[in-house]
Amino acid sequence: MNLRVLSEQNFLTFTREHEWGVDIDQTECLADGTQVEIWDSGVIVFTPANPGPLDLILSCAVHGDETAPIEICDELIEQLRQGYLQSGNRVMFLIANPAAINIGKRFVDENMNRLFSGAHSEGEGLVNKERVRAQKLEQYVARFYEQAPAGKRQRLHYDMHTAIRDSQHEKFAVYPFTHGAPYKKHQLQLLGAMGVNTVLLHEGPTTTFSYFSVRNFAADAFTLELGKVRPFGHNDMHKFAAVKEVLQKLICNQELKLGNFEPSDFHIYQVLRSINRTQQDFELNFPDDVANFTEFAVGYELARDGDKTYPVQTQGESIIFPNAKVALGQRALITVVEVDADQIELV
Ligand SMILES: O=C(O)CCC(=O)N[C@@H](CCC(=O)O)C(=O)O
Ligand SMILES: [Zn+2]
Repeated sequence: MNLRVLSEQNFLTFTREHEWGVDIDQTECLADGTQVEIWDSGVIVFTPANPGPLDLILSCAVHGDETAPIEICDELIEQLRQGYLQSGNRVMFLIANPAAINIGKRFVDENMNRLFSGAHSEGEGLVNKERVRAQKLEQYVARFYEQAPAGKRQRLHYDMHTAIRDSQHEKFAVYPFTHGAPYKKHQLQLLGAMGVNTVLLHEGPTTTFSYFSVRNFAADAFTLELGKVRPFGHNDMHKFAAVKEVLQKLICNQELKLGNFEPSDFHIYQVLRSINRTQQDFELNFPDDVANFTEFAVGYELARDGDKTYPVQTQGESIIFPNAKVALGQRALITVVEVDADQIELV
């Protein structure tokens, strides 16, 4: 099949028309010498004639109802394809779950962001299309980083999301488990430049997309929570201006004036507990509209899972990502506590 994406055709539209992937391997050259490769629906790679030092992956729609990051990637992709933006670094855009976009839901059969690092093939194996897609996305990440020019490369992956609930910190990032490697001031400064000055430090391996890139390719990778879940057309895109500006500068290999690192510029949270739902009889003991980062008093019962209860154990313990409707065995809540940036190892 010699399917092609015409230059005047919107790539997100093409991707949604081929929601579970398509057999395509299209390469075009833009006027400035940038090579544009389409490896699949939702997978487009820009390689400038003289690539800078950064191999950048921007992923969105791992959850199909998180539309603001999709709108950001759609705009950047078309700016690049139409020549309004000139890439200076290699960049791959991944629109991860087009089928979930098409039904306006977080996922179709299974939460894709619990399927990476090989989780897609565990248990029953590749039993649904989200698992197959997650495996393919892993292969595209490998192909992108492995095809980089020789020499020392900077690998960066922003997996962009929005949160189901309000947050006391509107934008925040998840710093995946580093297996003891120090955290990086420069990465925190890049996040800060995007308006993301709150960072959660995961304390263990996960099956998320960002952790996959950390663990398998030593990338600087982050889950970015850039706002709240909203339908297409209901995002106030002014709130994402700083995000877009930083991404454009990274794509174009333009200098970012980050200034000096000031620990006090950041709210750093350590993940204390990840509470899973194991029973049908599971409930959270606070209203649905409670915002992320809400703090509860020591002893307050946060959740009940069958006959197991989860009282707050630590002074300052706050909740993140509460979701009582997750599948059995999946994460229903994270609890965190703020730590002083001086308490963590930073390089
Ligand atoms: O708002 C929520 O409950 C979930 C928002 C979201 O999708 N968050 C990611 C975080 C991934 C990570 O921990 O790095 C997720 O739950 O997959
Ligand atoms: Zn998400």
